[in-house]
Amino acid sequence: MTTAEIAAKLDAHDPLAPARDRFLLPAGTVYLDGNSLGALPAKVARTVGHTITKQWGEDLITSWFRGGWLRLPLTVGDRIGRLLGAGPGQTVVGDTTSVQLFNALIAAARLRPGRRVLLMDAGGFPTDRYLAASAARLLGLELREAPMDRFAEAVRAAGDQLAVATASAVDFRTGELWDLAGLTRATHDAGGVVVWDLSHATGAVPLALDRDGIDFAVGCSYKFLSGGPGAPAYGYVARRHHDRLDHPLTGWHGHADPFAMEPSYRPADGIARYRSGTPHILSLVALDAALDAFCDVEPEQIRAKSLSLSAFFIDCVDEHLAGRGFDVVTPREPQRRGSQVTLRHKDAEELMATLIERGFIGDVRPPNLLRFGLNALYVSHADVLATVRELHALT
Ligand SMILES: Cc1ncc(COP(=O)(O)O)c(C=O)c1O
Ligand SMILES: Nc1c(O)cccc1C(=O)C[C@H](N)C(=O)O
Repeated sequence: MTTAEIAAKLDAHDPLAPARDRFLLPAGTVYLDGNSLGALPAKVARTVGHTITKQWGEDLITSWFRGGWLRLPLTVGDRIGRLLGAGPGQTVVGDTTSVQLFNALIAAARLRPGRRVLLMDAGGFPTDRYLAASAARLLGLELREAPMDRFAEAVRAAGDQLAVATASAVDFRTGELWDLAGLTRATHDAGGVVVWDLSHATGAVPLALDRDGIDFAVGCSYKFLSGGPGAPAYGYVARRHHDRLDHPLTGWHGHADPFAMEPSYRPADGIARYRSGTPHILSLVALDAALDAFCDVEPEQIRAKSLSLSAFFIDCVDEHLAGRGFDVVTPREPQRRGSQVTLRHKDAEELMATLIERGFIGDVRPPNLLRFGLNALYVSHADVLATVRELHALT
C-alpha cells in the first residue's frame, strides 16, 4: 500500500475522527502545534460570551456565590483529574505552570525537613530549571541536575539527602516519555518526594497519578487540553499529603473561611488550601468549556490514536524524506513516545518558516529541531502525510 492509501485507511477507521468537529480549525491549515497552543474548541466563544454578558453583565457579584465561580478552580480541577488518573479533590486550577511548579517544589521540600538535595531534570523546560534553582536558593538546598536517562541513578546517589526530585514526564524537545511510575518509586525508595511537570503529557498520554503514588504534579492547560492562550495551570497533590501541606502562597482563597476575613491564616481542609488568590474566571470558564471535547473520550483512545499518528509520521519520514538531511529524534519505541514527533535538520528554522507560510504549522526549538505536535482529537493521518510531502517538496 502507498502511504496515501494507508492514511486513508487509518482515517476511515479512526473512532476519534468525529471529534475534529469539536474544534474550529481554519480551512487550508494543518495544525501541528497543539503541544504549544491547542486549537480553539467550538464551544468556548459561546460559553465565555454567556459568562460575560449574563453572569458578569447581569448577575454581577452574585456570580461568585450563586454562579459557581468560587468553586471553579476545584470543579475544573476534578475534570482535569479524570485525565490524570486522579480521584476527585486532589487537583486545583489556577495561576501559571511556573507558579504551580514553584508552589509544588516549596511544599514538597517542606515535607522533608532536614534533607539537603533538590534534584532536577537537566533537559527540563527552561522555566522549570529557573524555578528549581530559585527554590533551592530560597530553601538553602543543594541543586543537583541529571539527564533523564541517568535520573534514577542520581536519585539513588542522593540517597537519604534527597528532599525533592523534579522532572518533566515528556521532554519538550524530543517528545520522549519517561517512566513516571519507576522514577517515582526510586524517589520514594530514597525517602524523597516527587514533583512531575506533566505539561506535555496531559490530555495526550494516559496517566495514573493515584495508582503510581505520585506526590505532586503540575501542568499547562493550553496545550493538549486546548484551554486557550494563558489558560490557568493545574496543581495536583496526593490526598495523603493534604493534612501536612504547607502552601507557600498563603492567599485568602486557601483560607478555611475566606469571607470571615480573619486576621491570621488558617488553611482550608483538603486541596482547597492549595488555592491562593482570586481565580481567573474568564480563563477558567474557557478551559471548562474546552474540556467538554474530552467528555466521552477515554485517555486510552487518545493514546491509541496518538501512537498511530506518530508511528505513521515516522514511517512517512523514512519513506519520503530519506537522504534529505532529516533525523528522527523522537524515540521509535511506542512506549517511549509522548504525542509529538521531532525531526533534526540543519535548516530547521528556514524549513519551518516556509512550512508555516504554506499553511503547515509546527514550531522549532534551538538549535535545529522541528517539532510537530499530534493532538489525537483533531489531527488526521492525512494531515501528517501532507506535512511530510511538503517537507519533501522543500528539500
Ligand atoms: C514543560 C513545561 N513547563 C512549563 C511551561 C510553561 O509554563 P508557563 O505556563 O508558566 O509559562 C511549558 C511551556 O511553555 C512547558 O513546556
Ligand atoms: N507557553 C508558551 C508561550 O507563552 C508562548 C509561546 C509558546 C509557549 C509554549 O507553550 C512553548 C512550549 N511549552 C514548548 O514546549 O516549547
